[in-house]
Parts: sequence; structure tokens; C-alpha cells
Amino acid sequence: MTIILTPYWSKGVQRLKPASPPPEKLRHGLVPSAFNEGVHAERALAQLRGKDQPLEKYIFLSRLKSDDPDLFYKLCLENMAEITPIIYTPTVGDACIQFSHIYRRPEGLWVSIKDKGNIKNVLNNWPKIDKARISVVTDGSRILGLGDLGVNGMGISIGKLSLYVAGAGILPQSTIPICLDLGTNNQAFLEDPFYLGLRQKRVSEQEMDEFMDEFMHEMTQAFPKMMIQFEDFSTDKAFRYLERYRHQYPVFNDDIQGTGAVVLSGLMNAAKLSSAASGMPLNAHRILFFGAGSAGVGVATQLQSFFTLQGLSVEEARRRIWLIDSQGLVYESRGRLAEHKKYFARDDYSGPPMTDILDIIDLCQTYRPPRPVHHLGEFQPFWTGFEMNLKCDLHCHQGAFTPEVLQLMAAINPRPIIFPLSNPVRLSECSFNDAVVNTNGTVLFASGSPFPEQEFVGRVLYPGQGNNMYIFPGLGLGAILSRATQVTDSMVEASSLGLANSLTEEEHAAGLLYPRVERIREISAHIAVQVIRAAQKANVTRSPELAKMDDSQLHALMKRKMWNPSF
Ligand SMILES: NC(=O)C1=CN([C@@H]2O[C@H](COP(=O)(O)OP(=O)(O)OC[C@H]3O[C@@H](n4cnc5c(N)ncnc54)[C@H](OP(=O)(O)O)[C@@H]3O)[C@@H](O)[C@H]2O)C=CC1
Ligand SMILES: CC(=O)C(=O)O
Ligand SMILES: [Mg+2]
Repeated sequence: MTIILTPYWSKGVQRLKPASPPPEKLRHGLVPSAFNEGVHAERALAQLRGKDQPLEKYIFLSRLKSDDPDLFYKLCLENMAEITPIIYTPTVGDACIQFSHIYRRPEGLWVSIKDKGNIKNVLNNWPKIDKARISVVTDGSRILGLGDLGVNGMGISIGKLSLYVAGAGILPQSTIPICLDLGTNNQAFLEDPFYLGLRQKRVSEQEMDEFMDEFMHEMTQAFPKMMIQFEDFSTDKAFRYLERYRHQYPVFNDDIQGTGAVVLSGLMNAAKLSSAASGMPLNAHRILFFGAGSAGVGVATQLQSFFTLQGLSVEEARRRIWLIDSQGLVYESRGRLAEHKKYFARDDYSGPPMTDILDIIDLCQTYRPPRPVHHLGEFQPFWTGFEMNLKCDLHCHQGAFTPEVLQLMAAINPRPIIFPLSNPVRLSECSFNDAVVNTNGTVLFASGSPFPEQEFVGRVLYPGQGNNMYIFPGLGLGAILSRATQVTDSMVEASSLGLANSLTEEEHAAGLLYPRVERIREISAHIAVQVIRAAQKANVTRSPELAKMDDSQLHALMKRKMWNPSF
């Protein structure tokens, strides 16, 4: 039996925790005589499985994490496929909606607009200041596809950081979930007596800019070794703050860049499978996005950059992208467009607004570029659509990929690539089952939240999970260990290529687009090595000693640095 301190928020309070192996003299009388750690882990798993509702499981695990982090992470690591959907999407979506109701004890840092001018002191209250390495920061303004959840968004920062620990072996004490309380426009929350945030509407853009400038400055002062992940800011803020700080601080936006990387990776593997049927390389595809927000435009940007590496001109690459937003096809002459949509807006369509997805697919399919483009398959009569989006207040668009859409995709593609990436599950644009049935089993599928495998005419088909959770743990680990001063585009791209080529023979043979989640640590180590190499090339590292290591030494270092639960 060892004695450990309870987590930072109740400094000074001591609590007993069985540890392995328990020294006999401390142990006697403090635990039941037949207590055994192995059995205890099984007991905890049985308790978890005994709960009926996903939210109850979430609450159980959340309590377990604060009582006994070693046991919590042991269970996570040994049961990744079962536990990830509880601590992360989809259940974390319900947990965020209910956060103020299920709240039990503090976890993470809360910085509010009332702290403006005093943020330094708030950050300095963090007890493990010298250990801090990674923070996930949200302002709760666009949590998953659930809209403005105000400070309830803390649940997403907590969930992502649990995956940093489980998926990349970051020390639990090195993680800081942060929620910025800048008000909320969610009226139901403002009227909810249990709501944990300020009772005020969101502050103006100017006020938020001033707050963010102070916050970012103080973060790097208080935590000089910190990497910052921006998470689930609403579209305009996501783009604005990434641009504002990315060249000044080590920061990346998970929804724009992490999603760009994970989707490019899945698409590369999907294109290999589809090209076996069509002979068409990835850079010859046309990509249709359902949703033109931070995720859609983030992925489009990542793909465009990849296409240029594959030999397309910037203009040719741009023309591969088609965007749909809430008003339909995004094109220049449609009228005023938000800044982030302008670059990919079509300039070769000027008719009336197109709002029907089937019509847009037709237009995209029959589109011919203004100038002939040599050997890249531009004139092949099919395209690939993959799609994403949807906000919470738009529940009617859940299931936007109707049977007709799926059937049309299957009619024009031997292996249609369909990625319904919206989270959580209930906002998915289609289910795996619908995609399989309506494409006669030919679909190459990845969704944001997990779906079960399907049997189809005697074969088992596996859905992919195209979720940035495959990227950020490895990207963050690489950035932390190289002590990167910035997160460059090349580092993000390296994470994507690292993920794409991390599948085993067996995973390729099973037709998977992403590796099995049980291998997440191995994958994160692999990604981190690629990220470090990219950081070195870009001259943004502060760890010169890593440059002297070859890849296998670096890989071994990653493994050594990973924290393991001591249960
Ligand atoms: N799988 C993954 O790893 C990730 C998944 N996501 C998921 O993607 C979804 C979107 O995220 P994000 O892009 O950041 O959100 P944003 O709010 O930035 O963008 C949403 C986009 O959807 C469009 N839209 C809304 N309603 C409709 C509609 N009825 N028809 C067509 N388009 C519509 C919006 O149009 P308009 O611009 O006109 O308002 C906007 O372009 C969320 O569900 C999120 O959980 C996000 C990040 C990663
Ligand atoms: C996965 C994720 O980051 C999102 O849905 O916002
Ligand atoms: Mg997100």
C-alpha cells in the first residue's frame, strides 16, 4: 500500500491507494485480505460493464480516473475499442450537454472573461506548473456538432487529454484541460440553475481578441514547455486564432489541422483500394464536401497541399474541391461568402443557387475543367465524394446522405468513398449499415464516431473511424519532445503520412482505412518520429540532441518516454 496525494485540486488531502507490489507492512489491515490487483482490474471492468447507460459509464470512468488514474489508464489501454467511445465521441457529447448536471469535482483550469488583466495569477494557481506540457483549450462555442455549450465544453478538453495519456503516453500530470468562459449564447444554459458558467452572452470579437492575446502570452510565460491545442472554437474563431498565433506560439487547431491530417490519411488508403477497381490515383479524384466550416475547409486545404505534392499545379488542385454549406453549392457569384470559404468557391458555375445534393453530385460529375489537363485522369467519368459536417441545431440534417445519394455514388464509382465525419453518432450523415446496403457493399467508409462492423453477403466489412484522435496524440508527442516553437504545416502533413503508412499487412488485407485503435501507442510513436523529422527540417525544434539520433533510436526514445500506468 502506498499513500498518494489526491489530485492537485485538493492539495494536502491524503488518500490511500493500493499500488503494485504493495509493501506488506503498510498493507496489513488497510485492504481486505484477499485483495488482488489483477482481480481488482477485472472487478472494475465488470462494474463498468454492469452499467446500462453510456452516460453512467462515463460518470463511473470519470470517477475512477480521479480516484485511481493508474487503474483507469490500465483499463483504457487494455480495452481501447470499448472505452474510447465512452470517454470520447459519442458519449462525451452527452457528457458535455449534461456537464453542469453531472459535475462532481473540479478538473482542469477555468479562465473567464472576468479574469482579464489577471490571467497570469489564474494560470499560476495550477499546482504542477513545471510538469505542464500539453493543454487542450476550448471556449465551448462549437462542441462536436452540438453547437454552443459554453463551459460545459470542458468535457471535450478532458476527453481529448485522456486520449493523449492513453494514446501517446503523455504523463497525466503534464496535461491541462482548459475551458475559457466567455459567456454563452445558449439560452437554455443561461436559464439553467445548475449551469457552471457566467450568466452572460458571449463577449464581442474585440473583447475576445484582447482576452486571447493576454491568455496566450501568459500561457507561454507560466508554462514555457507547453504545446497548445485549440479545440472546438466556432468557425470564425477557429480560423482567426489559428492564424493569429500559429507563427508566434506552439499551437495547432485540432478541428482544422488534425482533421485535415486524419482525413487525408484515410483518403490515401481509400484511394489505393478504389484505384485497384478504377485505376484512378488519389490526385485525380474530385472531392465534394458537405459542410464548409473549420473541418471541411481544413481538410480541403490539407488535400490541396497534398495534391500539389503529387504533381498538380495549385490551381488544378484547387479545382478538385467542391464545397456545400447551409446555402448549397459554394460558388463565387452566389453573393457574400465568409472569408474561409472564398478560396475554394467555384468560379466556373454562375447559375442559380444549387441546394439539392443530388443535383450538385451531377454537376460535379459532369464537370470538365476549362483547360485540358494531361495524364491525370481528369476526364475520367467519375469522382469521389466524401463529406462531413452538421451543427447540432440542424438535427434535421442528420442522415443527409440518403439512400438516393448513396446509390448515386455507387452508380458512378466502382468503390465510392463516403466519409460521414460529423459527431456524435446521432449527427452522422449516414450509418455504416446504410452505406453498405445502398452501395451493394462497395463503399469505402470512415465516420467521425464509431459504427459496428457489418456482415454483407457472407463477408464481414469494417468501418473506419476518421477521427482526429488518430493524429493529435502523436502530433502532440512529437511537438513536445522536439520542443517545437511552432507547429508547421509540414509537421501536420508528416503526421498524416505517418498515419497513412502505419497499417500492417493484416490491416491492409482486411480492407481497413485506419489502423486498429488498439495499436494507438505504436502508431503515435511512429507519427511522433515523422513529426520530429519535419520539425527539424523546418528548423523549429529546441532539442538538438534528437537530430543526432537515427529513426530507430528516435522510435525507441518515444517508447521509453511514454508513461505507463503502474497498476
Ligand atoms: N471526424 C472528425 O475528426 C471531426 C469531425 N468534426 C465534426 O464535423 C462537424 C462540423 O464541424 P466544423 O466544420 O468544425 O463545424 P462548423 O460549424 O465550422 O461548420 C459547419 C458547416 O456545416 C454547414 N452546414 C450547416 N447546416 C448545413 C446544411 N443543412 N446543409 C449543408 N451544410 C450545412 C455550415 O454551413 P454555413 O457555413 O452556411 O453555416 C458550415 O459550413 C461537427 O459535427 C464536428 O463534430 C469536426 C472536427 C473533426
Ligand atoms: C472530433 C472532433 O474534434 C470534433 O468532432 O470536433
Ligand atoms: Mg473538435
